[in-house]
Amino acid sequence: MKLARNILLVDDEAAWLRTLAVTLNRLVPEAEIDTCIDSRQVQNRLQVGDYALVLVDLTMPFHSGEALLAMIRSDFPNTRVIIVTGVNEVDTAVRCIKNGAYDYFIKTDNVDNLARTVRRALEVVGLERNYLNIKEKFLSRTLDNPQAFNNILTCEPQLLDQFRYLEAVSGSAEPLLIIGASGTGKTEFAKSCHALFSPNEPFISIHLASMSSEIFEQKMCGQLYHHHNGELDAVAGLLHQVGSGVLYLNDIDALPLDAQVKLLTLLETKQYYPLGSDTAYPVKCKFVLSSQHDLLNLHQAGRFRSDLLYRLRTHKIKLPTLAERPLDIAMLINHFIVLAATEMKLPAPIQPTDLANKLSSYDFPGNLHELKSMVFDAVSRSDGVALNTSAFMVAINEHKSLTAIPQDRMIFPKQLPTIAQMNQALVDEAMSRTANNQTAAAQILGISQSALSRRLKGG
Ligand SMILES: Nc1ncnc2c1ncn2[C@@H]1O[C@H](COP(=O)(O)OP(=O)(O)OP(=O)(O)O)[C@@H](O)[C@H]1O
Repeated sequence: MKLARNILLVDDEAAWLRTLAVTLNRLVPEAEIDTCIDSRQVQNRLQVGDYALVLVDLTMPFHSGEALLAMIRSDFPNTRVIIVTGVNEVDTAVRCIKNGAYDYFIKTDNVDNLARTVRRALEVVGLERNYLNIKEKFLSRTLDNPQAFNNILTCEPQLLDQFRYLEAVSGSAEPLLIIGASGTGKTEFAKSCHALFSPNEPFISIHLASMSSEIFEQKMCGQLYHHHNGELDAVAGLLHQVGSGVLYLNDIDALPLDAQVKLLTLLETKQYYPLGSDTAYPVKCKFVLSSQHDLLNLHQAGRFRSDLLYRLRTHKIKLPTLAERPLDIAMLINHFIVLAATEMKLPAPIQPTDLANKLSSYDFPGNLHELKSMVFDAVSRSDGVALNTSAFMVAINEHKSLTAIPQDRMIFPKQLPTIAQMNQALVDEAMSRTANNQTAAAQILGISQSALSRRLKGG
């Protein structure tokens, strides 16, 4: 389900209806606005158009706004109503609120207030609809669009659950946050989200690491250049290019704080102004964001804004490392063998049966990037029959020697002991190892027996 956007304006005064439509088009450009001048047609219009919001005048011939409110609340419970009223009808408007209207608006009020209320109402309807949709989809165990996950091979139950979750939330207008170390498949999940959300619209990916706030704004919103001769040049931003597609923002954790404010504003207002222009354009795309780190930790370290953090927590997928999905290793090796052999135009070598098992203790710091390049390297070195495993063995052995704790290295507790405590512990250990033989213990400790004896007496 996409953004809740459709609004029906109902009023018997044609001039007012036109003004209101123009004003809302300008202030809430993401909305799609229709008008209805005859209160008798409202029910039919609601049956054929999926309206999220209806703005009704209170006093009209045939059906009053109050009567329409009652009809809409009972027949179209997922549609919200805002009452539009004259100053002398405020009492009735308040009664309408008690009867389920979302809000009321006095015709002489500031239109900015109306725009804010309309946008909030659209958001509420969108969230309600998404919630119902997500609940329904997540509770069914099957996938509606398994082909959207064709590029993600897995038999790990935790990832299969993430497929169902992604399918359930992919239609939501809220951003999707994907957290995982490098090479855990974040980009593949973002592409699957695109395949589910808007396969015929663009997918655009951009890296945000260390991008200044100015560059971020320019890249996202584009820029209008005013020349001295009055001519204009426009450079389209990503929000324009992506349209209703998916904009994948990589490494949101590395976006500087001042650029984070700009992103938050885009997510909240759902509109943007190209640099050098004062015309607002609607943000229609779905945002998918990736982070290699937990954003709460970054926030605690003062590197991530709390308001953006809360905004991004609505839909979140956390991807496991490759070491946490041992069931997939053999299948992924075969998959990458086929990819490598096709790319290098070589016969596909066969994976040795014990390879995946040997790799199960390796922790793949580079995750799938690493496994993929190992397999590509191995295929290029293979004889066309069996996969050359030397690259894997080198990695496993290097890893062992890096992670092995040298035999003679001391390991200290987190809180270091004092010198006195260390001395005491050494003496106790030497006495224990020598069954309280002071001569032998002194020898181990490299001190004289009398010095040891003094220490034992606490001297
Ligand atoms: N489950 C999977 N099945 C098959 N190939 C996969 C799978 N997951 C990822 N890959 C492949 O592994 C490589 C790394 O995946 P991807 O680029 O999605 O990781 P990432 O988390 O986005 O990495 P980075 O943080 O570096 O951007 C890609 O070549 C991708 O096609």
